[in-house]
Amino acid sequence: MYSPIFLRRCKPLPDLLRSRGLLTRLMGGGPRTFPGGINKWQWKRLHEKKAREKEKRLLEHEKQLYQARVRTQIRSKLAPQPDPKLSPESASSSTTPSPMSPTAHIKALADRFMKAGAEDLWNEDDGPVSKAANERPGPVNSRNRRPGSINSPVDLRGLISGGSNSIRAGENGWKYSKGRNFSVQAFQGRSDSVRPRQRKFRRNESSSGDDDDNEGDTDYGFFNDPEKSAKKREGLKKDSLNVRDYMGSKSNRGGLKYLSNVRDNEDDGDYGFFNDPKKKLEVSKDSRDGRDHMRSNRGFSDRKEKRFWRNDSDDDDDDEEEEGEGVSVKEVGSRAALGKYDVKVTKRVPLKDFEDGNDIERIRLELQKRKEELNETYEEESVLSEKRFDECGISPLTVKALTASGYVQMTRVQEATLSVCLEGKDALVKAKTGTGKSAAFLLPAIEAVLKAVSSNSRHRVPPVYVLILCPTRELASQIAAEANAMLKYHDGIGVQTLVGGTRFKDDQKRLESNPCQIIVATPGRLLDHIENRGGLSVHLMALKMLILDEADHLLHLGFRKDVEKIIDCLPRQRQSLLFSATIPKEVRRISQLVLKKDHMVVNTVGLGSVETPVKVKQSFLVIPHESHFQAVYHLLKEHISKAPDYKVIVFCTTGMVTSLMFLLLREMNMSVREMHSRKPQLHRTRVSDEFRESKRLVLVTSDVSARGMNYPDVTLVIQVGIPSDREQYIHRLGRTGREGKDGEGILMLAPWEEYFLDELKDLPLEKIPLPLMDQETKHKIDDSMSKIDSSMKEAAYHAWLGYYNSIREIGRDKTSLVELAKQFSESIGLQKPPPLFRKTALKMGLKDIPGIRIRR
Ligand SMILES: Nc1ncnc2c1ncn2[C@@H]1O[C@H](COP(=O)(O)OP(=O)(O)OP(=O)(O)O)[C@@H](O)[C@H]1O
Repeated sequence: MYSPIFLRRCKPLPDLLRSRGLLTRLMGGGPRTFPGGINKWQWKRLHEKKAREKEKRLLEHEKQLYQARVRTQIRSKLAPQPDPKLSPESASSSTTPSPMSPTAHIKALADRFMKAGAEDLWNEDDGPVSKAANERPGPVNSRNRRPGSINSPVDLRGLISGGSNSIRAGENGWKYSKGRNFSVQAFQGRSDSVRPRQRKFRRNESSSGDDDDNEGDTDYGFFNDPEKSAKKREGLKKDSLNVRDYMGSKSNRGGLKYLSNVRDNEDDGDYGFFNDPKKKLEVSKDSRDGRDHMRSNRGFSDRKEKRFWRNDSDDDDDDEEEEGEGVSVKEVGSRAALGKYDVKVTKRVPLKDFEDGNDIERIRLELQKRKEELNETYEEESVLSEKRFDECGISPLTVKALTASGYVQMTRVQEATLSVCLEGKDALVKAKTGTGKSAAFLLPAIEAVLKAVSSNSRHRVPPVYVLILCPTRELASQIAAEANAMLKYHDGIGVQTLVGGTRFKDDQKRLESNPCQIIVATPGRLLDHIENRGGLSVHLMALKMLILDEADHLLHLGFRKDVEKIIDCLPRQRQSLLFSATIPKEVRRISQLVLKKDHMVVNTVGLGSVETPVKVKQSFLVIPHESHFQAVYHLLKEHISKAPDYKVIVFCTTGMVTSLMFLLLREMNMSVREMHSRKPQLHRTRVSDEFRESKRLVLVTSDVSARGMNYPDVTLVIQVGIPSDREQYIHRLGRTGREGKDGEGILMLAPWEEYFLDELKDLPLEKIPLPLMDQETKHKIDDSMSKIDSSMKEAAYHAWLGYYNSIREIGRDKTSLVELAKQFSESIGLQKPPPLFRKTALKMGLKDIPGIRIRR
């Protein structure tokens, strides 16, 4: 072991140790390589790839089952009606429920997708619906449930009635909510509550190591392998027991209440729902409208009959049927069997009517309809909870500071996360934009520091206890400012930011002269400090808590490598918290590398609720590129005339296009500021502060302002051109309608960009008609554009081309993209598209594309 004195004297030692893999071990980490010499991230990706392949296989299998079902339906239509003169025995078989009608089938699928926790089954973010088309059709069934659905056997509709119990209160848009509609789910690894016979599978399962967790999301290969199948079913059951229902009921009011006894749930089997007499009532009601296949066990009491219907049974299946109470849903799933309708003599009917994709469309519509029904319930969704900060066991000095800042009541996300975080659990938290996530992670962070400080442990260097990572410099400053406000009455606890755009040496001086316990940093600069002998690694050795704000962004492409490296240098014995308003599935998977296995998932975006603030009016406008500048001007003028205290953000695709838009609007005498990554940090900070404080101002910006920035009372957000993805659209839009207030968002697309609307089809966007733009304004715009320096326009052209060329989903071949870029260049007044450097053209894959000019 290395003595602390030795470590202090030897400054570059951490790098030396790290290079030999010793630092990680000193900090509690294990080996950093995996079989084959790959690192853990590569290892993880390898397994992700395997899981994807498995998923593909399963989908294929499900497709086959679906087709089998369709054939069954066709045969059932063609089958002869039961003869009343038949013997009683044969007559009884005629009471066996008939196979589902296509409509019932669609309803069943929609039901399945609307189950709590089933968002993983068919998330709109997860890609084209054709995937969902391959879902194994049929009712909910412990066998055909995909793992994503396992977490919530709870019937959503039953829960909502309690969850919508909200009342209006307070000013400026905040409302109190009595009901809760957020969910807290635990990922607790193995449950002890399995029966001995089932344990044999569990042992196998655990032997496969870490990757099992991942399989929970993606391994659907169990249809092919009986043993795996049994294992998987067991896993499903186990996981379903871990759900902690946190949806609002009257008994939940005034405090968090989990269904803490997991075994209680177990008694219900996978479907606690069926044991509730009220729900049983619903069962019979539903069965009248054709959904009996989901909920009724009518016709399945006879063992013989079961066998008759099943074609894929095995012994284990029988065991599970006996375990279940009330309904046996499994047999229903086996209706893919042909049963008595398997009369091969019957002429087959063409399948095209069933397979032309109409079914998918109908499923989508049904799903949409139900979501809308749910949204109506959530309409009165509130941001504030009833709980006050002084009731939640945090330091009185923090409460005092919060009160001084005007925070008395907690927001729902704060209420939902605080107890989880104070318990020391890792958590993945999703809550809508502007709902107070920053305070939700800062409060436990401060508590962690207070606890660590009071533990009196001696450190040879001032320790950093909390590290907060976020994607932009302005956001880091904003979080640090909020933390400082909360620490107002805590003497001796400091916060520092480490962000790019400042001198590295200055950072070091600050760290030395003002030791701090909390660091808020952007990944690049933090990594510089860790890698460039900044000595920060040693300070981080005592780290207690890691927080990733905008976690999905930080774990996505641009940042991921840096974040991985940073995490590798942190002690493993820490609490990790991930926060964002959007958590796509792939991020959820990768998040498991940061989070412990038994982490909690807190989601305050009500199930079935839209991911955007309900009070923000969203619309889109389709207009050719050449009119975009004029249309923006027009929309701004119109908005200003309606909202005298306007505060507008205009998002552009890139920094240079932002600059161009800014210059143009300035030429048109608008009160406007610009903000993007090409501006010096001093300018960015000044503009950010100014915009935060002001009214009657337009901020033209790139995505540097898209996430986390809290500019109060923004009245309108305009997005010009497609955002990089759906998540970015949500975050940009989220700059308005914060804290439950009203807001408005307009997305402006060129006709060929309309495809992007598909990504947003579950959001309430309305099309607005083309504005009536007069010739006089057009001349003014052209005139102003002609005054802008052509070097700026050339840079904007290059940036435009680079941006759209980088979006893979764009579905355009390079030649037509270059043609569109040409149109853009004309719209900004360039005679011809400016040339590209050969190297750039090569890098962009555009070198030999017609229309691309290469610089000599
Ligand atoms: N308990 C509270 N009471 C009153 N105001 C609050 C409370 N919590 C947060 N706020 C205010 O709500 C606003 C939004 O908070 P915050 O910036 O943390 O939202 P967010 O959820 O992190 O948004 P984003 O997803 O955009 O990052 C801020 O102005 C903050 O001061």
